[in-house]
Amino acid sequence: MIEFDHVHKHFGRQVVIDDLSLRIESGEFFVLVGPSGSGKSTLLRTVNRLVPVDAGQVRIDGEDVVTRDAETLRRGIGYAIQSVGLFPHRTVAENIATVPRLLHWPPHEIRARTAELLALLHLDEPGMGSRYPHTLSGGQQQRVGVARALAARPRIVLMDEPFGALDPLTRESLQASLKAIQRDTGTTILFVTHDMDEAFGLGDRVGLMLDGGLVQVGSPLDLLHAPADDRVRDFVGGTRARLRELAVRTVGDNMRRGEQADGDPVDAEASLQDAFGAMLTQGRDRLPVHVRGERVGAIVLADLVSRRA
Ligand SMILES: Nc1ncnc2c1ncn2[C@@H]1O[C@H](COP(=O)(O)OP(=O)(O)OP(=O)(O)O)[C@@H](O)[C@H]1O
Repeated sequence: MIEFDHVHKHFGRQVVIDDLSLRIESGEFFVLVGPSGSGKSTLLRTVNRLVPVDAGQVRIDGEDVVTRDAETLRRGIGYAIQSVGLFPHRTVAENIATVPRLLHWPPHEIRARTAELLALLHLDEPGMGSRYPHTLSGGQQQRVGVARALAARPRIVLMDEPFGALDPLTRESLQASLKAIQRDTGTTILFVTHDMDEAFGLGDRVGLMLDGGLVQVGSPLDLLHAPADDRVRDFVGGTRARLRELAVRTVGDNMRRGEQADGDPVDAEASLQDAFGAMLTQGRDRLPVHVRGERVGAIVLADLVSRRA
């Protein structure tokens, strides 16, 4: 659990975090979204003490982060950033193994974990582990950055635009991998992006940040359905407009076959726009799908949001 308790931060005369309080539950995927300069990265960096707060507290499992030794704290928290920051003179495998090595894991465990992460992040082509970062594409480098952040199975991972500057297909595939890893491991992830579709596709909850404060915190459906004010409405407007374009696609072609969901079912023949309407009405982000009265799968909000029309 991560708690921000009346956190303030200023740089010079500029207030960057303005009395912000927020609680992120263990195992939650929380996305901070907002325009450039709203203070998202600064807030994220208070968790691993890369940014000291001026007032208030940041607590992990009830413990104020300033009471912890900074190096030990950072070793226990995964951190992935857009610019990746891989060590150029270390191989991919050595980069991924950075924290397990610092923690003195036995070599065979480090090798096994590295191989597991290379596979999870689809980096398992032969010889990948012994390549150097400059021989990889930008997307591959970002995958290595994410693998490195996850390597020592930290309970908390901070991610600052880790998929920025990627083409949409690579980005969607990485988002799907990350979401699956997070679901399987129960890791708490605090993720920063300025892309609303990415936020809605990934977050259990999303916090919209403007001018150093949180304007609304809620599930993607809360923000889409009941925006707190005009600023939120403007910010989610593009996503809503794209969802309205889904009239020509059917639920059957976009559902997750075999998956379960609660709620009143939608028909496989219905349009995705109808499915979205039903989600809003029922207040659910996934619904069961029927074919002739039989449950065949589920339709999921995150899939509608991330689908490019
Ligand atoms: N070390 C620093 N010294 C001075 N000003 C800073 C520092 N770090 C951030 N700022 C300023 O604080 C404000 C918030 O920056 P921050 O990076 O947290 O925003 P952001 O929402 O993450 O934006 P972006 O998406 O562009 O990264 C900006 O105006 C930035 O210029």
